[in-house]
Amino acid sequence: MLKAKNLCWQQGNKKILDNIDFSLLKGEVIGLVGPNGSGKSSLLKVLSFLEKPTAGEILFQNKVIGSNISLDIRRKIAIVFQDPLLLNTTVYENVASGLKIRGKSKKEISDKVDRWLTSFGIFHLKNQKARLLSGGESQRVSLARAFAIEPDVIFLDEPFSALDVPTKELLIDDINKIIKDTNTTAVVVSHDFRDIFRLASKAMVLINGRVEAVDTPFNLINKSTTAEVDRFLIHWKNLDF
Ligand SMILES: Nc1ncnc2c1ncn2[C@@H]1O[C@H](COP(=O)(O)OP(=O)(O)OP(=O)(O)O)[C@@H](O)[C@H]1O
Repeated sequence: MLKAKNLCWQQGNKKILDNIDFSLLKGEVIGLVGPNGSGKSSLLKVLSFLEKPTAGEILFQNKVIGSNISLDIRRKIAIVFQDPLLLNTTVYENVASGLKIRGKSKKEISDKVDRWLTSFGIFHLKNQKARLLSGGESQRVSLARAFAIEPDVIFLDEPFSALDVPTKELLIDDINKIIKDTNTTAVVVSHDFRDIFRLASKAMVLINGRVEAVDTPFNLINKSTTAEVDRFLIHWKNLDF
């Protein structure tokens, strides 16, 4: 689905992403972890074509993506950030917005919005003003908006980090079910390795802009890799999963 070869991203003299090889299969969920400033958000931005790589190549659905990214490709990708970034209108209009841009019919928009509001457990908030929602409800709207366009790849950049633990736990349960039911292809960034354990089949450890390890979350916790990776994961290695 999505592949990157020798991907580099530099800003001024600073090498932020350094020779990254990345591969995401259809229906796969990859967790991206690493210390603060290791380049996780930057990698999502480059992989989702929000930033252009300074070197290397990205292939999307087996086609090399050049510097002119078509609207058609951009529209196959959705991103959810830590901050839900909702429009100052109703929940319905927020979830409908991506479908409207894509020229879907009124009936299709209405059916899809209802379906995704239901999946995310927020149908009762349909006519509520988005600015009156709690943090957890807002993030559910943001996720419903992203899933409603049925993207080929969805990038989740720390979507849970502003939520309290019970709110986050319930949301992860729902996302897990939705991802499995819809065979969603996703990359998820989280500071909490337990989130990665629950959501992803594979995890990638980024340190100083380099991929230091790729394995199942189970193996990363239970096996030793490099000293740097082990040091980063030590806290999680001492917990019971
Ligand atoms: N547009 C930019 N220009 C210059 N430097 C940048 C830019 N974007 C990111 N950086 C730098 O690149 C490095 C990686 O940042 P990035 O936000 O990708 O890390 P991260 O792993 O997502 O961090 P965190 O876990 O704290 O969110 C940081 O040192 C950051 O300051």
